[in-house]
Amino acid sequence: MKITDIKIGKISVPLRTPFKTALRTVSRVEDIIVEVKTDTGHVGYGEAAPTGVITGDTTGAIVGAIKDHIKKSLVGMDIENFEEIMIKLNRCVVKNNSAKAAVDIALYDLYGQLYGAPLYKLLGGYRNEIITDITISVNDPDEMARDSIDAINRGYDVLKIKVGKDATKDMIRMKSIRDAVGYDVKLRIDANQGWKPKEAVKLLRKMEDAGLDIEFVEQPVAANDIEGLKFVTDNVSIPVLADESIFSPQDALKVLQNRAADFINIKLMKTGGIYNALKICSLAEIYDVECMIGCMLEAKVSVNAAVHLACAKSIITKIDLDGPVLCSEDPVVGGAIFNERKISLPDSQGLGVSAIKNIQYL
Ligand SMILES: C[C@H](N)C(=O)N[C@H](CCC(=O)O)C(=O)O
Ligand SMILES: [Mg+2]
Repeated sequence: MKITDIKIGKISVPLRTPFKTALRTVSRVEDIIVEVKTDTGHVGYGEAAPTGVITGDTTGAIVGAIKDHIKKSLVGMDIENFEEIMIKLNRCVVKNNSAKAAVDIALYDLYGQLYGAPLYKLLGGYRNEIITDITISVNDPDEMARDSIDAINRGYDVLKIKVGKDATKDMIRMKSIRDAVGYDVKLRIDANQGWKPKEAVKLLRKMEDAGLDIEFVEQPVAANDIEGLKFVTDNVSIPVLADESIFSPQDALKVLQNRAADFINIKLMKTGGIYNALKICSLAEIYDVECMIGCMLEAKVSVNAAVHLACAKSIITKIDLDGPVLCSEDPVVGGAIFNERKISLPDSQGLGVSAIKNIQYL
């Protein structure tokens, strides 16, 4: 099964409501799609999310990296030589992790097709169903409380609340959400780097004292402030999850060695795909640190790949794969079945995607 071409396109999928974090506001998923073609007629599908404020990867940069570097390096290679392909993909250009993720996902899709098995089974096959949380955008406290009730009415029992825009208001936000939803619902919070270390400790202690029962806090401080992250981890009881601080396996090792966080959030757009995500899983296993699998604002092609990884690995115990359920349409035929919080995998080969609707080829 030799790679003959890599085609690039775009999809534009509307969100049910605008997605708002401390870093950005978005109303559509505008992602890059790749189709890796082979001489046997098999096609591998992948997706990249241009999340410039987090990864530095813009639409133009993703397209350029694939056209100018990745495609030239991979065309002609045989999927049977998978390790060699992965080494080439990771070395042909530095950084550009979202572009690499899109192609890595498509290549793993082909790998599964080559051996006639669903990818999650080839990677470990731990389970075939997972439960995701859903994200509540950062807004005024009353609106967030209403959105939380709506999410519960859709069947969600774990809410990931976006905070980090203003510490004083964040306390009011969390109080009004906890008052509205009661104590049967798990609340995790994501500050998306919005606080300073001392401010984070002060606020999180207040949340502890107020009995808000926060499951964990995600990325309280700036991505590159590992000392600040450790300061928060060491000084509050609420567990801390590192997101933007960890892209590569090397980043993960640094956080693990310094005990700078309690958990790791793995996202394929940060790691450059499944190949490096598996290395982070192995490191986390060695340090006995559980992982969350997350996503950017992504449609079902790349989130489907993350579902396969999550179903393969037992070290992934927390799931934030709500990209597709935040969208009002699903452009993907096949792949994981999203029934609100319940995500299940059919036994189709590879990643199981048979087509993607409304691709605008570039
Ligand atoms: C969509 C997912 N639940 C999420 O919240 N991801 C964010 C980043 C999303 C983005 O800005 O595209 C995160 O975990 O920080
Ligand atoms: Mg996050």
